[in-house]
Amino acid sequence: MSLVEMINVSKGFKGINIFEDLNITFEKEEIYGIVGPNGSGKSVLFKIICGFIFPDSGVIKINGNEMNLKNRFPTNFGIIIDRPGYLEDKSGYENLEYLALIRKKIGKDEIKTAMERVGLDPNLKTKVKNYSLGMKQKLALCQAIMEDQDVLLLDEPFNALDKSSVENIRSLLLDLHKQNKTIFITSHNQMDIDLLCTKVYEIDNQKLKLIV
Ligand SMILES: Nc1ncnc2c1ncn2[C@@H]1O[C@H](COP(=O)(O)OP(=O)(O)OP(=O)(O)O)[C@@H](O)[C@H]1O
Repeated sequence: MSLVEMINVSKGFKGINIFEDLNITFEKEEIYGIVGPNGSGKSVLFKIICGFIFPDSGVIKINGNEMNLKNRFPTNFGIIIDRPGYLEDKSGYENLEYLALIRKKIGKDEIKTAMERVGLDPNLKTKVKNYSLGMKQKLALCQAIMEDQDVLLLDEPFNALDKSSVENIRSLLLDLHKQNKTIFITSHNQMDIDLLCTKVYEIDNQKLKLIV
């Protein structure tokens, strides 16, 4: 069964179409790259897939189940879209601990392990308001992966990361792919796309065109 099916999906804002009659399926266990110019609709696509916004028309199915108001947010998705809201006066660890309470799936050890995997020190007491941009990006990555999510929707996951952090996160994503995760990434860096993605779609004329 396909992971994501988008059937005749259209979405626009204020009369401007972003997607028109999009028909596409995404399968499990791929690393999908979504590319396209600024404003072409990459983030909007991710927001539709994870139920943050609804299309104007069309149907989205996740693992065969149609999304609707009652069945909206797919479980087991790890997501980075826009900058997540944090409790600015708490440390990174405290923020993740708070987020982990929502699903109660993981405890302290898993949070600490995930922080180390993305290159954050779990014992660091620095408040998130004093984090650098790169540290905030690692925190966002951490919340996306820490519950062993099956599907990752990562909008610009390499933003603000230094060279060695980029390499670390690339190898983390390749490891997760080996563990049968499905990953969607957007990036304006062609090297990230070339090194990681098993399939690449470009947003072209309100549709997705397979280019690799
Ligand atoms: N909530 C909204 N209200 C109005 N317009 C929106 C909204 N969300 C997105 N848009 C518009 O939809 C278009 C696509 O936006 P989106 O953020 O998906 O682009 P993108 O491809 O991710 O761009 P970038 O490469 O700059 O990140 C843009 O023109 C944007 O202004």
